[in-house]
Amino acid sequence: MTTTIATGPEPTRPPEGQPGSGARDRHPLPTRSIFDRAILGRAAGEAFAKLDPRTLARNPVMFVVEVGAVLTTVLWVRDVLDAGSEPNTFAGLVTAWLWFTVLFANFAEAVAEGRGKAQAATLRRTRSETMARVRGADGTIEERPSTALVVGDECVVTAGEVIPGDGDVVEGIATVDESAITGESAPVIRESGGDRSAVTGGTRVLSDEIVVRITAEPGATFLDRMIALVEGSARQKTPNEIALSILLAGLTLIFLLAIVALQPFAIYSGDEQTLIVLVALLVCLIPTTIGGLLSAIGIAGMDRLVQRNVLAMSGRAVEAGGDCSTLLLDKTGTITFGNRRATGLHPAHGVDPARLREAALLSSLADETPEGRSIVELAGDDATRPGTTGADFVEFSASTRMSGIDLADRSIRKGASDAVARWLDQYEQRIPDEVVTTTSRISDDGGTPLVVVEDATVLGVVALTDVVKPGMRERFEELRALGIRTVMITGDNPRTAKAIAAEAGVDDFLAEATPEDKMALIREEQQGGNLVAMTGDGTNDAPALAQADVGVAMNTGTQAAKEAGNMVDLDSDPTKLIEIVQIGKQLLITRGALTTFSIANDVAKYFAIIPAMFIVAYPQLDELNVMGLDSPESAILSAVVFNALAIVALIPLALRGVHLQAATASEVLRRNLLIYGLGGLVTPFIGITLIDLVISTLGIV
Ligand SMILES: Nc1ncnc2c1ncn2[C@@H]1O[C@H](COP(=O)(O)OP(=O)(O)OP(=O)(O)O)[C@@H](O)[C@H]1O
Ligand SMILES: [K+]
Ligand SMILES: [Mg+2]
Repeated sequence: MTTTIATGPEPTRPPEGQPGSGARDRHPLPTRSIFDRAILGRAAGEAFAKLDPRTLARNPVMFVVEVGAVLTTVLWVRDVLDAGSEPNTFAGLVTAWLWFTVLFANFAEAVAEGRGKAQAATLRRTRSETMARVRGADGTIEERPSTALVVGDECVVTAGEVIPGDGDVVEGIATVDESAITGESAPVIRESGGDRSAVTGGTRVLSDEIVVRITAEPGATFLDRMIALVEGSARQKTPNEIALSILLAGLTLIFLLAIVALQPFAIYSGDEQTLIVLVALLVCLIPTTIGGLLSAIGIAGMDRLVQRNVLAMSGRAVEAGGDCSTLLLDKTGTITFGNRRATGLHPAHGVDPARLREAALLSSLADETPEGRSIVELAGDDATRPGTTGADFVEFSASTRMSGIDLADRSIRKGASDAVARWLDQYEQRIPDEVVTTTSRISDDGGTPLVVVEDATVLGVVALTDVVKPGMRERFEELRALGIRTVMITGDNPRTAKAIAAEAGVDDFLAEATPEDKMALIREEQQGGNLVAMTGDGTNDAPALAQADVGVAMNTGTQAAKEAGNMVDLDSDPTKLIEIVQIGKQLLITRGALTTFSIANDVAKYFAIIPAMFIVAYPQLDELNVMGLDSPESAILSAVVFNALAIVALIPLALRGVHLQAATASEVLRRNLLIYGLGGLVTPFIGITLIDLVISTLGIV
């Protein structure tokens, strides 16, 4: 029988990491509709600024349209200045609509960027300069502006003060108000030693005092990165986007050559075409719809993630999110709150409870992990604190899974059962069965047992408890419905892992995993052709977060984890992957749908315009003039107008994304080909006929 000789305080639950829906209501940044009036107004101005050919050259399709517009403008102006000829309305209108085409595309991009730019402005105001109190090697304090801090500086921050820069807490524990970054107003606990040591510059210490070792140069802090990110200045094209851009540029080149080759043929048939008509024809045939909306689609996807409090450092990761099939999650601090605390001491048979208490205390005196400190709190009684002069402390590491102390006459260790069993091997001893029963009982309740051993003698068990974040089960079910398998990976023992896995409702778990095991598991999944997502918070998760296709670090985690991943979830909600997957899928499908539509559209326009152009030379072509367009000029003008309006009409779809239904990839593909392919073929016929009707009725050209 084992008896519990002490019960520690109930684990206090830090307020961070509440999963679920709250994200949108407590966003740090003023959220507005993507089609907010102010944003639209500013975007209209920016559409003109974006006409700068140096910016536009990055988009080959739109660049060609701009060059065409410049050309027709020159021709038209020359015509107007030439007193001898009539002002050419047709040329003027075509020219105007070519400019509109470019402006509409620029406008779409500017609207997509709008919300982020507004939010970046808000964040900039948060980034205030503070005075930092830097502690020297001799303990003296020197005041220095936060902008003059260097990596490695140790700053003392007391209640009420703003943390001067990003860093890790190296001493102390404090509550911190991180609402400037996360929008969550309840304070969070930050402490040295564990996976909750990272602090962000610009947040405020509410209680106590901590020493922060600076890890980021001023100008390269989390807040700076966040600003660059929401503003889109750090945005790079993803491999998919680059591939699509190359395809679009190729199509543009092919049509350019086709149009150039058309003229000799036209001259031969006695129907030489004007340069204006050739430019108009070219613009109608090249994929202007997707060319104009492509970057807006990507920017809007990133923006949708920001609205859900996820900062994606790479667009590639956002796309991978749409295709990932496995999610690996760390246990402590990710699925659970991560403040594992000692709640009980269970002496082994025949061991004096006071002896276990002393050993537990001794082995934790220099253990700076939250677990270690909670043991000191539980077992500590200053009156009985034994002397430790000349002792060697053994720090906890994720690979040894043990910590302890080497005294002159004896060595004490505490750690995971399997680690302690290995320790006992050197004495050819085993953990007694009744102690194994105790550890099993603790584990089966989801607690973490630490076995305490003095040389060859097992003294008993320390029980650590942690709390599973609420709402996990339902959210993991949603992930399952999306076809994503969830696997919990933990350094903890299999029994604890099993209990927590069952409570949280994950599909599978891997226990006693070292950081290398976590990474190896990801590699293995990736070799099977799967895209893998990983969520974690600890420094020991960093290699795995870096290896994963989508690495989501909890904002509560360490700097190392946040730097290794390619996304940070400000809400520290491990199930946020649901939103990440949906937004990724939506991005991929939206881009596919609009590409299909755009190309189908161009094919249809080809049939609309070519007959109209050559009707004079070949009257029999009139039979091909299925739309019965009024005149060659009105046909061509109508096509140009339709081409420009198609971009405007599709801006809402590009920015909001297509409606997402739970469906298999092939169903989605089939539906897209049907709606956007057929739609793309049919709408030009209807649209151009209607515009032609208006133009001819009004007698414009
Ligand atoms: N301070 C400590 N001293 C001794 N042993 C510890 C200490 N903290 C944890 N352990 C043991 O080491 C194991 C691994 O802990 P660690 O925090 O590295 O797990 P992990 O790999 O991050 O997994 P997870 O966070 O999912 O639980 C724990 O399950 C526990 O048995
Ligand atoms: K086009
Ligand atoms: Mg961990």
